[in-house]
Amino acid sequence: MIQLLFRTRYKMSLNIYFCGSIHGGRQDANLYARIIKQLQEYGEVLTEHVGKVEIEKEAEKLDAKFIHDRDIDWLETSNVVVAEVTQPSLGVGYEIGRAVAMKKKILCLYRPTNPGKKLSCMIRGAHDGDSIKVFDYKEEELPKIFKDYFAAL
Ligand SMILES: O=c1[nH]c(=O)n([C@H]2C[C@H](O)[C@@H](COP(=O)(O)O)O2)cc1CO
Repeated sequence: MIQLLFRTRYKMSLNIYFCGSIHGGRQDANLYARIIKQLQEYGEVLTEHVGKVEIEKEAEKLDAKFIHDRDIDWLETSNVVVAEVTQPSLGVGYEIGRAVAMKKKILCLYRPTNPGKKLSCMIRGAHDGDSIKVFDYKEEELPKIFKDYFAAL
C-alpha cells in the first residue's frame, strides 16, 4: 500500500528524461524499451521515443535543430535524467553534460559485458554518489536499482 502511494505520488510529479543511443548505434534499443517501461512506474518518461524501433525513420523526417531544441526543453523540465551509457553515443554524452550544467539528478547505467570496452572516464568520473550516480549493472538488477534510487530521491 505504501509502495502504491509512493508510485502514485511520483507518477504525478516526476519528469524523467531517458537517454539512450540513437545514431550512435541501436544495438540496445529493445533494452531501452524495457528500461523505459520500468521507469514509467516512477514518473512520466519524456523521451519514450528512444526505445522505439522505428525512431531512426521518424528522426529522418525531423530537422536536427528541432530535435535538439525539443530535447533541451525536455531536459530543462525534467527532474531526473536516467542514461543507459553502454553503447557510446555523442548525443547521450552531450545530454549528460548539459544535465550536469543544469544541476539535474542523474543516474547513469553501464553494462560491463565486454572486457575490451571501458566506460568513458568523463562519465564514470562524474559520479559523486549524490546528484550524479554511475552504476555498473545487469538487467535483472534494474528493478531493485530503480526502487532504491527513486525512494532515495
Ligand atoms: O532523433 C533523435 N532524437 C533524439 O531524441 N535524440 C537524443 C535522445 C537520445 O538520448 C540521444 C541519442 O543521441 P545519438 O543520436 O547521438 O546517439 O539524443 C537523438 C536523435 C538522433 O541523433
